[in-house]
Amino acid sequence: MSKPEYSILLLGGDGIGPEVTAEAAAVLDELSASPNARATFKFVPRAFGGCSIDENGVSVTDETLEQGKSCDAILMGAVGGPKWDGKRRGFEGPEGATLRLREVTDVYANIRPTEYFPQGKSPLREELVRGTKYIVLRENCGGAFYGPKVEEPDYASDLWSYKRSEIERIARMAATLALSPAVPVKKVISCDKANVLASSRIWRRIVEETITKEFPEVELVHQLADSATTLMMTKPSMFNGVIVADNTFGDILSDLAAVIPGTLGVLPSGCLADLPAPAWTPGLKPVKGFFEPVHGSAPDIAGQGIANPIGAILSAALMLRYSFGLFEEAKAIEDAVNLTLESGLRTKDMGGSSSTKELGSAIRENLKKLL
Ligand SMILES: NC(=O)c1ccc[n+]([C@@H]2O[C@H](COP(=O)([O-])OP(=O)(O)OC[C@H]3O[C@@H](n4cnc5c(N)ncnc54)[C@H](O)[C@@H]3O)[C@@H](O)[C@H]2O)c1
Ligand SMILES: CC(C)[C@H](C(=O)O)[C@@H](O)C(=O)O
Ligand SMILES: [Mg+2]
Repeated sequence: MSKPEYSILLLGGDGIGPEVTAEAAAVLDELSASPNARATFKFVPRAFGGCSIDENGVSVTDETLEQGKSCDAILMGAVGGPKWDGKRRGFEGPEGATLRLREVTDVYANIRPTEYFPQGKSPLREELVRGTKYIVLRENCGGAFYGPKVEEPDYASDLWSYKRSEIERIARMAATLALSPAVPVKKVISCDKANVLASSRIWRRIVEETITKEFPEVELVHQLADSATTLMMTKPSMFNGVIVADNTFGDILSDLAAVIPGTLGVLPSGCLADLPAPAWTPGLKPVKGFFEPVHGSAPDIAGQGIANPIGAILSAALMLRYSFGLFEEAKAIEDAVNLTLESGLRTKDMGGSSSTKELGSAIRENLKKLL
């Protein structure tokens, strides 16, 4: 059987977005060019976010949304920046492009892994953080982000609601990931505010029902989201496994997880529309996924060529693993990143002086040796 050519909607976005996605796309090109390639990748680039407002008058065109639905996967940098702040917000602003594309592709499960590594720059004491490795799984298509909004000069509201089917599917995803080799412990830590919010009480009840009934081998614990933040900093390894949280809490907890490696610049993220693809077999049907680093457009360092490309490159690795079932290739990218860091190269956020391009090119050189 001939190898598949996967089409990737490539959305550089704003600020450092295009700088880091260029490096992630170059890594995928390197894989395509390898004689051992089991798949190749072709890119469909489009303006997205603030740059699309400038170019097209809207943060995402209908045509780009259609491309998002028809392509095999989406690779995005980040959107937004001071140029557009205050002019248009919510679904009309640059960030709205991300929200709308997530919604139309129904990528409900946002997988945001974090781990401690000695070459990082964690502000936490080594003996505290050593061995920490978990995934923050954020519900990505519901809750306060998507509820009806009222926005008036003197009053505003966001409806924060969840229904059974939305909670069941994210609970199944959490348990599935807890059973995967991506985490060291078969444990799900569900974070909510069931002491206060009705939407958290239904969350807790249905997470409990679904996981205990369908995944008895997975340990499930519930943790209030506010105290979870303290514990994530004081006892980080107790979260080894999968933290599952709704859209709002998951957004916040996944940025907090950047403290483990010490910089947002290395954290990848992938949003899936279904349970992960099984290991690659010829003819495998890809799982639709939207891959983007956790970080934003970092206007403070945009255009300087110093952004850390690792979060974007590792997001491409997540794409290979979870959308395409290309486990070995995903691991090769992760190994190439580790080898590069071990050689001492670092961008400024990790205490080094390498440029985005230098780091990206060193990662590709190491990858070539592993393919
Ligand atoms: N996925 C997205 O599109 C996305 C995600 C988050 C924020 N945003 C948007 O990005 C803009 C800026 O948001 P913010 O400042 O709150 O968060 P941010 O993640 O852009 O930046 C926070 C800090 O982390 C640093 N940082 C982030 N990524 C880095 C990288 N790859 N290398 C080195 N340092 C890095 C920045 O320099 C900054 O000091 C806002 O408009 C926000 O809405 C977009
Ligand atoms: C930019 C914004 C829409 C986005 C979110 O809140 O989902 C970002 O913060 C993220 O974490 O991906
Ligand atoms: Mg966020």
